[in-house]
Amino acid sequence: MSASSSSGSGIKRIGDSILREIKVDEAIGMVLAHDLTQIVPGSFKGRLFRKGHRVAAEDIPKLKDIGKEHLYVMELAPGDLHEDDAALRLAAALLGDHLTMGEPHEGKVTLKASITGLASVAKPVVDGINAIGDIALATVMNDRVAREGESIAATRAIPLIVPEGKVAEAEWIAAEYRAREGRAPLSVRPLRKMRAGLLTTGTEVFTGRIADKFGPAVELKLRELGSELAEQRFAPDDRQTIVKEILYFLEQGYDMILVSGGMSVDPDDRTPGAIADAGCEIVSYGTPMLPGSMLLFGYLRGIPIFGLPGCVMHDPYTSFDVLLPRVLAGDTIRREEISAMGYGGLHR
Ligand SMILES: Nc1nc2c(c(=O)[nH]1)N[C@H]1C(S)=C(S)[C@@H](COP(=O)(O)OP(=O)(O)OC[C@H]3O[C@@H](n4cnc5c(N)ncnc54)[C@H](O)[C@@H]3O)O[C@H]1N2
Ligand code: MOO
Repeated sequence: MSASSSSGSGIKRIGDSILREIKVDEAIGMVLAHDLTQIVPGSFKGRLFRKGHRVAAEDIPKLKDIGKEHLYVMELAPGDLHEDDAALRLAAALLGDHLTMGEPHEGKVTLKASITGLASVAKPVVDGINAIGDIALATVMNDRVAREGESIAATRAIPLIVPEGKVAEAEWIAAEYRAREGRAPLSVRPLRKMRAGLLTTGTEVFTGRIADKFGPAVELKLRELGSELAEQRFAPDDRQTIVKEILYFLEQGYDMILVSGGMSVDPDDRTPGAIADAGCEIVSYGTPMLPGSMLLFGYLRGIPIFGLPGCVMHDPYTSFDVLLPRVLAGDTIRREEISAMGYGGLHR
């Protein structure tokens, strides 16, 4: 459906700007004031005509096919912004490290990660900007992994003409955040390349009764984030042996120690006790996330250590997949943060 003037006069005033409606049949030679979108469910959604396109006779049937009976001629007053310019200015105000800003498209500008890292999103800035009205900012959640090339945010003007004051207010919110925090409201944080030691516990695996599935799963999760499984060792469900092997990894100087299996409630589940015996400062045993509620996280002489429950080898996204990228980004994880991860923490 085409946007129609409420006045019936074919003229819509927005502040001092004017949108004048022209019948499509009389529009040959006119320049389009904004991108025009076609949607064919299941096959196409995108720009059929670009802003600035000069309407030709052969365009008329296509315009009618997408529901246009009228087109706007825009007379922009000083102090008003075209939707594309509003979206561009908003995006530029937010842009931080490792993000690229795309061209405006139908009044929208997308910010994409130029590396694989952690999306850093200042929620108060997002909320503040969206409270202004007429301009919209949609982002991914803070601390979510962003793959290279993935969109992490998009800005959009809601009306075709936006009072510049609204964009200026958004720019002020973003600038104030930059000044206070010393960083942009939106950025991607790089991940360190870490070398991890994995101790796989379980007498059934150690004795060869069953094949190990933890090694390949953890290796993949590390590799996908640019890190490395440097060494995997095996131990039976014996507390002393597990302690000894953890201390061996510590001596090797790995950046991270992972211990798999034996994390739950059975008498043979020795891993949490062994991690404690090794001298680990336990930040949290148990996380309010599923899968992965039985995960343990702590530090052993400053080295991050994870106790990984069985689900980590089985499920693609667990509490480990939430916490691992944080560790790779160099964050020190505190107990209060983990206890606050239950809201939105049901990942299945
Ligand atoms: N009554 C309760 N039952 C369970 C609880 C609970 O709180 N109360 N927690 C559940 C959760 S959550 C998880 S996760 C699982 C697994 O916990 P564990 O880490 O203790 O896993 P294991 O008991 O060591 O093994 C479970 C299962 O996986 C196989 N396994 C273990 N390691 C390997 C390996 N490296 N390669 C292949 N397969 C492996 C093991 O043989 C068992 O079949 O507990 C829930 N239950
Ligand atoms: O640690 Mo368990 O899923 O919560 O898999």
